[in-house]
Amino acid sequence: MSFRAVLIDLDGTLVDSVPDLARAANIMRVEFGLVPLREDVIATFVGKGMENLVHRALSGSLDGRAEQERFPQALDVFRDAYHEVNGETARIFDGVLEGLQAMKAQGLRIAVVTNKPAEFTGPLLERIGLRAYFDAVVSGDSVARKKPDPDPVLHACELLGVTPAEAVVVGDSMNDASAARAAGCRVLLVPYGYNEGRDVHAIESDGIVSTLVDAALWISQSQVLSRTTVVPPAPL
Ligand SMILES: O=C(O)COP(=O)(O)O
Ligand SMILES: [Mg+2]
Repeated sequence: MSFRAVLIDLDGTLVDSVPDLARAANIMRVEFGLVPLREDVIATFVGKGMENLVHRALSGSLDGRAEQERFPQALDVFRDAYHEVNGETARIFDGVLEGLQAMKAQGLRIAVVTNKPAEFTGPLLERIGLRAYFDAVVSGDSVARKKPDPDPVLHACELLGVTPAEAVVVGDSMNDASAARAAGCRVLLVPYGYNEGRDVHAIESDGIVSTLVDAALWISQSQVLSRTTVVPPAPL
């Protein structure tokens, strides 16, 4: 089997977006009379989409839920604040540009598959200068269910015209790994992202890659292996 596509997570894999997310979450907390939370605490709240981030940031805990009557207003405040700051202090992780270039050079098609809502994904990719690398973008509200459900991964495969077996997911969390596995894709994880405060080494995957450069290398080496192991000996 040779790979034809890479499906890459956004927050925590391509971009360190926590400084902006934390600013928006803290603007919301202050509006509700709460003290701001540390960035590293808010980092653990990222991964299951905007609504979950707002629930977690307002309650101050990973499993917490905002009070029902407060939630719609909190979501509005967060959304407005994040529109203001999205992309302002976010930065591209080391190795991302080189990794994307190496993937392109291998002829791979590349998609972003993120739980971030589309209203923020497009502007962030544009502002940070990454949009041109991608053949498709699937956001948290592009399909009915987000990662860890397989839907966004399957949708990205469809948009790129590849089968799940021809695609490698690269992400930073169990949401990426579970979505990839449920869709039937291989999955590589980076150790520098968020993963809701847990160690990525504890998640079942096809490998931990230190950067996207290593992900590109893993894919090119797998192609060589598949060619050398699959090609039958020439007839006599
Ligand atoms: O919006 C989130 O919760 C995180 O998005 P991600 O899927 O790009 O990590
Ligand atoms: Mg992520």
